[in-house]
Amino acid sequence: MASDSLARLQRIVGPLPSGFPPGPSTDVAIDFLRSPLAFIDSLTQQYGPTVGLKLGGEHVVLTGDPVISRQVLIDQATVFVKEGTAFFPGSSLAGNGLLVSDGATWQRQRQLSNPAFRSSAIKTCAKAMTDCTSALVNESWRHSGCRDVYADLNALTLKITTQALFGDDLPPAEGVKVTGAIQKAFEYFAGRAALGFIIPEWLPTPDNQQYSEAVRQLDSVVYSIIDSRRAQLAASSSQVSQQCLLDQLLLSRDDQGEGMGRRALRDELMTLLVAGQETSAILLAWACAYLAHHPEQQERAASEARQVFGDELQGTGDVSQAPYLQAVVLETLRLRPPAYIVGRCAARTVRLGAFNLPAGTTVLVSPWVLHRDRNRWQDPEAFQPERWLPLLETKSYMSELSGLGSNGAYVPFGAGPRNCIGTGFAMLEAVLVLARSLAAVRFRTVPGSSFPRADPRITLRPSEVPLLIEKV
Ligand code: HEM
Repeated sequence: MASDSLARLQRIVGPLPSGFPPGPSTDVAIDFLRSPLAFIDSLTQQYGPTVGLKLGGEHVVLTGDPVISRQVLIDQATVFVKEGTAFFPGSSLAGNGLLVSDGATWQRQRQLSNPAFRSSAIKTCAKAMTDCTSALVNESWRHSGCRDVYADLNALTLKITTQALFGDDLPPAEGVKVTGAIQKAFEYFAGRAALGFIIPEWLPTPDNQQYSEAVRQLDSVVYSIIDSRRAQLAASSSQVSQQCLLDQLLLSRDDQGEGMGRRALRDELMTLLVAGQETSAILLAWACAYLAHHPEQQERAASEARQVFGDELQGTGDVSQAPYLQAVVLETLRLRPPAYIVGRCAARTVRLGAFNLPAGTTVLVSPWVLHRDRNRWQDPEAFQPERWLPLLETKSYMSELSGLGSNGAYVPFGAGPRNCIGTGFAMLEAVLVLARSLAAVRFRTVPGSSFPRADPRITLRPSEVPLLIEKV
């Protein structure tokens, strides 16, 4: 974050600013942290879709209003910026990467990163997606039995993301080092995530010190991969076969012909790991849970997977012929959006709908609320992949994921200039992992169990997803 902007954007504390949205008069930080989803639901039921809150002494706005959300994310994106928003816990891990940077730094990094996420580039990751899933179904899911599917999918998406970023030709020792260091850093990151708003990262608590050590180890592995890859690219002829995202980032150039520096590259790689691995595991785990609880829909998805891809799905990057699997993914993202809140900060005093917000106001847009808006969704609490099919007949899923969707209330990947750069990657990965899994197994509920509980932190993760794996 640029220091001039930090000085400019103040937290809004003290008396309630005039023209602020209505909401509870007391500080609700504890209620919010204790049970975010139930609390968000009860707030919006009581005060409407846009609520003024006091969180840890700061006045912030929470909104699930489609029109206001659009204003924040798209129409007034230059006013509602990322700088100054709620402090991002884990900043030493993600550094100044795309997710948290803003202004000229963000713009340049986004421009340099975009080519790596074009659909032609992403298709080259399809093989890693299907190969890693084949390994899961042939090893951990080889026998029928009960598994925590969320844990398995976390390991799977870590493997896929690491291969997509660094290639599948890392020497085995390096691969083990990367995965080990990432797992360790993530463990602390997740553990302290909920407390991150309260205990800053620079306080020398034992937990923070262990976390810093894990990040330091990860840094040393990642820097050594960057350096050796850069040297390899420099030594090879002009025709390099670009296979991994790191190669694409290393070769990308801005308008002045300049590439990313070593630190910026490190920050982007970490950001892609942080932003892309866990969110995808969460999406897939919820999708498996929904399919287990809806056997008819599961059979329909499995039969489409068999028809379109056969049993092996060797490296295909084309999922356009699998509308039902796409619909399962879109519907899961509607009901359980991994990013259930996204934050912005008003860079200046601004009018938002009927309200006036002082400069520095944090605004939290909630996909969780938007995706349940009774005026925009029929039977919003029901899992109905079929609702997407008429739309997918005429449009690609990617067009539905730009903007706020065709009904103006669908933002699982955000919207506007700061939308998710990994949307195409995540969608391809989700469809291919589900298709490859359903070619080999069915997900069944454990007798007597109920639908997995959400354990929302920064993301809307499940606590665990125990399911019976049944070989087909
Ligand atoms: C199901 C999976 C995913 C979900 C639900 C998701 C969701 C989101 C959302 C909502 C945002 C916008 C945040 C905001 O407006 O503040 C975002 C941004 C971002 N995502 Fe994702 N994401 C997913 C997967 C991925 C993957 C696979 C990658 C990369 C490999 C990725 C990389 C990023 C990055 C770098 C940003 C910041 C973009 C920018 O500000 O320029 N995400 N993601």
